[in-house]
Amino acid sequence: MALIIGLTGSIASGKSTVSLMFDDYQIPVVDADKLAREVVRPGEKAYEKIIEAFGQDVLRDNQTIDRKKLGTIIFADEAKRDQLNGIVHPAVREKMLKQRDALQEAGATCVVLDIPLLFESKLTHFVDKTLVVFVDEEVQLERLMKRDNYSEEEAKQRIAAQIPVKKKAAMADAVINNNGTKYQSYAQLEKILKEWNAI
Ligand SMILES: CC(C)(COP(=O)(O)OP(=O)(O)OC[C@H]1O[C@@H](n2cnc3c(N)ncnc32)[C@H](O)[C@@H]1O)[C@@H](O)C(=O)NCCC(=O)NCCS
Ligand SMILES: Nc1ncnc2c1ncn2[C@@H]1O[C@H](COP(=O)(O)OP(=O)(O)OP(=O)(O)O)[C@@H](O)[C@H]1O
Repeated sequence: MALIIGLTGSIASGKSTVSLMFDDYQIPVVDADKLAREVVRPGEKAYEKIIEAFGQDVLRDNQTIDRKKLGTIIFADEAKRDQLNGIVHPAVREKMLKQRDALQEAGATCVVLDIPLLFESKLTHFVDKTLVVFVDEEVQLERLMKRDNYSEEEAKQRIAAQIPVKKKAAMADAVINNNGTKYQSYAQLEKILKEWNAI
């Protein structure tokens, strides 16, 4: 049986940055954010349901979902966020488990599931170990505003839509403190993977 690691954190804490590091150990990563983009492509069931729920206004001229517009709507309104989650999450979960099982069948001894909402959606039973990428809130806010060009208000709204990363760190099997350099995070990851006999 493969070791299944649930990689999580909070928005802009550095999950994608850390998830790239698994490449160096040939450990495959299943990326929930990527799957969430795939399942809302035109023609997919979730795409039709989003239009039914949110209207044609959330479409761009080329008929794809306007992610910025949809984000502005759902991060300002918890009920709308729950509605979108109810449409997108089941499809993401199905794809994620299929990929996890296929990787195991192909002989992977360790598989990472990169799931931003691992704790919020109570999906820890999908994984053997939980790994949280932690940053202080000031660093998180600064990196988020810089990466996505959000105003302070927009960034704070997005941070508030998730369990605070400090709380997630307290629930995790292991934590990477990503306040420092990427290299320092890399060294922490290597130590954890050795402790878990994953490398
Ligand atoms: C609202 C959407 C269209 C915004 O798209 P956008 O391209 O701007 O952001 P992206 O998808 O890259 O998400 C960035 C980050 O936002 C956070 N986030 C996204 N959706 C949510 C949510 N429903 N609740 C809390 N945080 C969220 C995550 O930390 C994620 O890593 C998109 O995030 C979405 O469809 N969200 C619902 C599906 C979802 O929960 N995805 C995240 C994990 S499966
Ligand atoms: N140790 C670090 N030092 C400096 N910048 C960093 C570090 N780690 C990540 N960053 C930067 O911070 C931003 C957020 O990181 P990243 O995109 O990896 O976060 P994430 O948790 O995957 O975000 P999301 O939840 O939105 O998917 C990016 O611009 C990234 O380049």
